[in-house]
Amino acid sequence: MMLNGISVLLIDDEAPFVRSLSYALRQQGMQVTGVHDCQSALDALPTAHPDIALVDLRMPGIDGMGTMERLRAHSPDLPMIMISAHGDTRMAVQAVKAGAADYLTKPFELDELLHCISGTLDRDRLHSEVSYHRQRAISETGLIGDSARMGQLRETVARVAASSTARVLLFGESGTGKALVARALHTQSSRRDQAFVEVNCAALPEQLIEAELFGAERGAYTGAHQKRTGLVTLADGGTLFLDEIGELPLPLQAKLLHFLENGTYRTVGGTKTLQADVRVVAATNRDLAKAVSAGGFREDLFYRLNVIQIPVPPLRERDDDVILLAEHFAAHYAAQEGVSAIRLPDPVKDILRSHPWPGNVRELKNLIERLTILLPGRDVSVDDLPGDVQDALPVSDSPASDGIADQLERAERQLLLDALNQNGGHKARAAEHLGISRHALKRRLQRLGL
Ligand SMILES: Nc1ncnc2c1ncn2[C@@H]1O[C@H](COP(=O)(O)OP(=O)(O)OP(=O)(O)O)[C@@H](O)[C@H]1O
Repeated sequence: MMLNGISVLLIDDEAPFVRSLSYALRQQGMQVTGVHDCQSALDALPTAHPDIALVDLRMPGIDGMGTMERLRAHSPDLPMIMISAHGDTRMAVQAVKAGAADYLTKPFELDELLHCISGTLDRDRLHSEVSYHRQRAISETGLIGDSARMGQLRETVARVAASSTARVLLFGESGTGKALVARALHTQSSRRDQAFVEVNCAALPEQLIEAELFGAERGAYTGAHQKRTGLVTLADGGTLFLDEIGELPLPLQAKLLHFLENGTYRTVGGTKTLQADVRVVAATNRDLAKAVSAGGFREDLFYRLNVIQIPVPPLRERDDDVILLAEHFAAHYAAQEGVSAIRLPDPVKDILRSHPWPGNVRELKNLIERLTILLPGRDVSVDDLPGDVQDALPVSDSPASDGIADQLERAERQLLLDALNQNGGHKARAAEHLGISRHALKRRLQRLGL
């Protein structure tokens, strides 16, 4: 397990310990947020996006156990390692029983800690997909756009949100904003004060998705080291958003249907029948009716989910929203990176308007993020855009056909930009992805003037 780039939240009331351990972990390429009490840890969650928390057991005020409980309420999937002092082993064992992934006793060697972190994250790797999706749901709200199509969408959302029980099926291409619409349906409904829980049905294998949705008893399957609370339970009173519902394996479709019909379910390995009141909003980028005729999706479930259909239009059908969104993202990423916003001169705007955006808003958002990192505060030129976006240039404006060297350079530029894009602008990860050293990546970026 690579620890490079992992985000660690370290909570310990002893400032020198936090300082020295933060330093040591940063040396290993990790991002560390060090805080001294429970409240600061909770405050740090939305910005630090930790992959793991290291929690000191003995702290004045809210102690390690209390801190773990509160962190769990905010980030149910955040794995935690408890740090205990010599003599506190019993308490540490209690903490593990209460859900901590592991514990270490002070003083410990750095290697021991690294081993412990990588073991925990390895076990948690599959679940992290889900926590990523949850995080995304928390950090993003608000639908931008004033095209006619967006106006209609907003009106529909307002009307449908008024009924807090009717099931909704959102359909539209990938990246069009279905998750945002689902969230808007929740925040505009009477369920707004309860949880909005998002699960990507394509992210996990069948057995884990059942445990993720309905919960699992300790030891119910290999790797179930602790009792898992299901997302359905967490969403009780609120909204459960099932993204990519078309990917839900057939046996689970039957279990979901049972839940939709009766409002009851069982945990994996459990015997009790449990109840939850949730509004289900599902989304798909596949033609579900076709999947039904092909036998990949249950017809009865399709009708149960499909009470109200809301189409989410592709970006290319939203007039000038593309410019509005580009400028919004430019301001957003400039603020996030602490740099000046990129500027989009008219020829670039023309291209943005004519590109068909197969990846929709997500593609545009990633492009603007990447440009902000590469060209902070600068005018973007047509050449800075990836090849497929440049291809949207009206034919009469296209430059004379390139020689092989230019074409190779373009291909290289595209590869580098794609790798950076897929790795959130993180150079070390992009280099690893490309199979070259960080130094080689830097040299290439410089040579291409990126
Ligand atoms: N109208 C919008 N205003 C602002 N941001 C938007 C808008 N639409 C989409 N986004 C952003 O674009 C990204 C993709 O949107 P989202 O995840 O909701 O798409 P999706 O349709 O659910 O995609 P998928 O089908 O791949 O899950 C998100 O970061 C989202 O915040």
